[in-house]
Amino acid sequence: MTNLPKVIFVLGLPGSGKGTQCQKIVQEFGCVHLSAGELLRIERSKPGSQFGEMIEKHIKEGTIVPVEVTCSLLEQSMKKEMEADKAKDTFLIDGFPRNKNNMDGWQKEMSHKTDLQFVLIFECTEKECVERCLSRGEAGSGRTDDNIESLQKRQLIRTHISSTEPIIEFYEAKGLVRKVNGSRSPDEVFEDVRKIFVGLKKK
Ligand SMILES: Nc1ncnc2c1ncn2[C@@H]1O[C@H](COP(=O)(O)OP(=O)(O)OP(=O)(O)O)[C@@H](O)[C@H]1O
Ligand SMILES: Nc1ccn([C@@H]2O[C@H](COP(=O)(O)O)[C@@H](O)[C@H]2O)c(=O)n1
Ligand SMILES: [Mg+2]
Repeated sequence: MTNLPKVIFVLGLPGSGKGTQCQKIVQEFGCVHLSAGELLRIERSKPGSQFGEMIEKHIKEGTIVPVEVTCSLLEQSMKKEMEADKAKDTFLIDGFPRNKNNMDGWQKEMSHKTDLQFVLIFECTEKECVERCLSRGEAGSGRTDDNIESLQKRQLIRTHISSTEPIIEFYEAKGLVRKVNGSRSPDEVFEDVRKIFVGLKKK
């Protein structure tokens, strides 16, 4: 048993449903959802942010922002949430760690300050993920990367797989990976997610 804040990494291709499922987890289990991509988008839009331009370039190109920036945004957000409400001790960290630089930075700065529970991965086909991101853009997400140019530039799936696969293997070797089939309706996906989180609460 430890009093450190609990962390669950949530991974999966862009459009695999991480944000959608995290919202459902928050509603039912009261965790705090922190999306690395969303924190970067907020930081990018802050007037006068020294990182704004750099972040926007990475987002448009689909490349990964250096971990010092992302990790510090995650740590600040966790602190803020816990200061506001001590009961908020379980964090869903969505879209992180995305590559070795992310993982090494987290290991160095945050692994000793947090208690990693498991890594939740949504599996979904490339075709479905791209279609979902495009529909999200058409529905007015306002995201500068929900368009075919960015999705192609991002080399979306291939880059994602090649940079994230070693991370998944690392956590798999520790027995921490929980995979869920994300190619079903949101409610069907959540039925499986629920089983995993019920287990967490019983720990
Ligand atoms: N199971 C599902 N079936 C159909 N559509 C879905 C499903 N889950 C999510 N969506 C829709 O697909 C789009 C992408 O979902 P979401 O934003 O949750 O993905 P994400 O993994 O967070 O993506 P990103 O990494 O790009 O932020 C949204 O418009 C969402 O409403
Ligand atoms: N760990 C991360 C996560 C995201 N980014 C950048 O944000 C973009 C959008 O991310 P989503 O998870 O919301 O799809 C992503 O393409 C990256 O440019 C990052 O740098 N590091
Ligand atoms: Mg998301």
